[in-house]
Amino acid sequence: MSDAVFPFRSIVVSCQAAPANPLHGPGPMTLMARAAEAGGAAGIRANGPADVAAISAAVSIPVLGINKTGDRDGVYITPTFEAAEAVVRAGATVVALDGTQRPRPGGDLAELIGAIHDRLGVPVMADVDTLAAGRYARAAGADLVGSTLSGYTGGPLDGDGPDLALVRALADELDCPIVAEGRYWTRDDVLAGFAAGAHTVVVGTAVTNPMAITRRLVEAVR
Ligand SMILES: CC(=O)N[C@H](C=O)[C@@H](O)[C@H](O)[C@H](O)COP(=O)(O)O
Repeated sequence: MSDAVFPFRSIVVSCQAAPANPLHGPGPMTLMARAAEAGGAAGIRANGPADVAAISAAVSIPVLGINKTGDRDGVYITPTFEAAEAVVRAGATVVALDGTQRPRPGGDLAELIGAIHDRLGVPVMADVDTLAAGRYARAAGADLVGSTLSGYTGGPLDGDGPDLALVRALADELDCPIVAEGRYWTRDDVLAGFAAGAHTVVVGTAVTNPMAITRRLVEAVR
């Protein structure tokens, strides 16, 4: 199931804008997704039923749906079956969810992934923060494992680049496609992600968030 989600060595573009971003909403995010598809993206990562529905109707590449509904200080990326169901009903053909070992609302991770497989019939990507979480998520049935949450669960963050060591460790050990995601800013970052063993690299902010890109440049010259 998982090998068919994205082609080997492909780029997925994450099109997400928080409410404080002027590009928030399905209209701007759909234009971003169409532009990414035109540029060769193999898939789109999108947040919430409204964006997923609009983007799914506008592109012909797979939409990796997430649903950020939880508490920001804990498990917040697609924390429950209902959150996953909403984005699959909206058109997502693969779902990503928090695969960390943090306390979860509702059932455990294996139950959640099992229910998504059985009742929604889509593959699941686990967003993890550590190798231990990657092992745990794979054992719980995740079809793909991504480095998405490295640096966002309280651990130290070394600069603003990607966690290539985690990608390498996941790729060395797990028998599923590894998705490199989180702080991939440049072509060299993307190539390094694949060299570390990634099957797919997800790029978000560096492509679809001009507010954050501008802020990064402004802060660099302060
Ligand atoms: C930690 C978290 O909530 N990450 C989110 C997951 O969907 C998004 O905010 C990121 O933009 C996405 O992972 C892509 O990463 P980057 O924008 O760094 O290329």
